[in-house]
Amino acid sequence: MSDDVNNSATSSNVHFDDTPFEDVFDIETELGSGQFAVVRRVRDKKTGERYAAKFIKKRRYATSRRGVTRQNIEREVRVLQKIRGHSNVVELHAVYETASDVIIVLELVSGGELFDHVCAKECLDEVEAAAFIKQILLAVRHLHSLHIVHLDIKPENVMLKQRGESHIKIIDFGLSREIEPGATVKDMVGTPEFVAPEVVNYEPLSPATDMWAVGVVTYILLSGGSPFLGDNRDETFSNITRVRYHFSDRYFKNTSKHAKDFISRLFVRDVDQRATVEECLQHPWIRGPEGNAVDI
Ligand SMILES: COc1cc(-c2ccc3ncc(-c4cccc([C@@H](O)NCCN(C)C)c4)n3n2)ccc1O
Repeated sequence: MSDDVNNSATSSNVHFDDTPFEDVFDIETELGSGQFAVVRRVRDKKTGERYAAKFIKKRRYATSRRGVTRQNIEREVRVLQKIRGHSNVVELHAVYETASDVIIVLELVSGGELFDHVCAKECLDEVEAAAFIKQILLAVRHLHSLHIVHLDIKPENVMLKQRGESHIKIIDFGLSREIEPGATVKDMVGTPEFVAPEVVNYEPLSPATDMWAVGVVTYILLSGGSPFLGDNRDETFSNITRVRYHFSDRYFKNTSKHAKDFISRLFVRDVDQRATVEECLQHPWIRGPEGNAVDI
């Protein structure tokens, strides 16, 4: 294990297991890949337990554009460490490092992406959609209570724990930031059709930035369409900054007033007027017809 691992472990309180990864796990199959990361299913040689291992390619030189910086890797690991213990958030198991990669070992989530579940049905009925959104809100409340903002909430980053079940897990925290109250953080991050006006305008980010994305996910779950998506990135950004969306009769004719009001309370340009996660959890569409309290 290279020396810098020990230094980084002390500098950022990120614990890297010194045992060589290949001594502990067998690599089974690739689950998916992104620009600088590959997710593989792995199996603990001693216990037989299976996990998802995210192999993140380290940036080798400061001037390189390939790989992920140590600062960003350690930020993601710190976030994963802080948010452990919530049933709707993927659980961190361990962290390893090789010469070329940092390997984040996580609980295996095997029910597939919510995105695929929605596509298979084109759109969901309101009861199922509200149940999914409530779980996303419970996960977001957990993050926001720890002053963490996800910044990339979208159906592809929400997975079903098991096939045929409705228990969801938010899995990807690669863009998440720790934002203390009063701190000013500006960054052009996220996926265009899900970002809030403050992201497009390079204005301060906050927990409200996640709430806008929850509104987009809700709109998609209920209609199969994306509220602000344009023919190109500029048109999408223009629709977002002008809060230009509508509930077309084609997709929303049979949608309840509560559901449309829930979405409308999130598509608010002024972050101080946008519904918070607590307000969303208390909204009639989430509490349900009998007014049952949310899961506390
Ligand atoms: C913590 O960061 C991540 C976790 C995971 C993760 C965690 C547990 C887990 N169990 C199964 C899977 C899995 C299964 C199939 C495909 C993928 C992944 O490559 N695509 C997931 C969505 N993508 C847009 C992040 C991941 N995962 N993925 C994926 C990407 C991450 O950036």
